[in-house]
Amino acid sequence: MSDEFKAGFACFVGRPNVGKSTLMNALVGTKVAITSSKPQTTRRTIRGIVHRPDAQLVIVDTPGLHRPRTLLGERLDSLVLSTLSEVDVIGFCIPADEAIGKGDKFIADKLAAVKRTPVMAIVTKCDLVSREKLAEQLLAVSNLGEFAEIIPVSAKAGEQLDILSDLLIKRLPESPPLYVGGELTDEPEQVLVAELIREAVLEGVRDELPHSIAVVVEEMGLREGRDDLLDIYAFMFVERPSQKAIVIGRKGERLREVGTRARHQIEALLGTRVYLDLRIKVAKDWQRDPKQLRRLGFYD
Ligand SMILES: Nc1nc2c(ncn2[C@@H]2O[C@H](COP(=O)(O)OP(=O)(O)OP(=O)(O)O)[C@@H](O)[C@H]2O)c(=O)[nH]1
Repeated sequence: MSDEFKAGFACFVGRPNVGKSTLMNALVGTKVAITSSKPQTTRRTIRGIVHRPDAQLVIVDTPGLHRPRTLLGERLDSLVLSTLSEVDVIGFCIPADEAIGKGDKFIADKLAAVKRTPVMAIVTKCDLVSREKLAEQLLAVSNLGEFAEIIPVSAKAGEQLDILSDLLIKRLPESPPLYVGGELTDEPEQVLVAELIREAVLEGVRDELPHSIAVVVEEMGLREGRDDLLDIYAFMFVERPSQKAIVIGRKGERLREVGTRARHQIEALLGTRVYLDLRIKVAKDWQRDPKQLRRLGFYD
């Protein structure tokens, strides 16, 4: 190993839906964080790792930083802020196709308070705008705060991703690799599986449901006597019986579809056949109840 090997942590922040998860997936090259067209689907700090001959970049994905409204919201924000002070570089994601608004300013203010960590502004979704619009957005971003770099990228079109990796890696300290064995993520498989199930649920439901759904994998293991079939027992939590009805659908149709979609995703991730037992439970107002939050994995 040469002396100059670099390794460290980067973290992407930004309003919900600005493309953080998609960008991380594109950099890592494998689907490790879930993405969805609905805001606020990422609740955990999932790490993806970019392995290069000269460096190892560990990317911490965060929930969209936003003004807290519920207890869950507050906890998400404290998670984000504690993450920020522990990383080597922060990527502040701002979409190219939306005017800079209050939400971005709110985050820029928070970032200005994180003194020690360099902040790079990443203008995402460049494929959606013309060159002129992009130039205007870059200028607007430069007026938003003091940034170590401002870089436009498109995760979808694969534009400027290598340059972004280079710039992020430049900010990492010299260090031996932090993860060995070539794994792309250090999230336990059960958490990834639960996230894939939640993604499948979110595909078909109304806009107000995302915040009300949590998924927990209770048990996961190879079926006895088989090395090609994985049994997964999972619970999906909703807040109210009416939401349960929406998720189940007419004659259970939606739930069946969700199960099939999730199963395919899990099979693709783990490379094995999967039997998925997915049940729904109503956990009344779990977002506002500290005990329930802890049970679902959201700690203080
Ligand atoms: N055209 C285009 N769309 C993109 C690009 N990156 C992300 N998107 C879309 O933007 C939406 C949001 O992307 P996500 O990656 O889930 O956003 P996020 O910031 O992680 O969202 P939260 O998890 O809610 O914080 C999805 O519909 C993506 O397909 C891009 O480079 N180009």
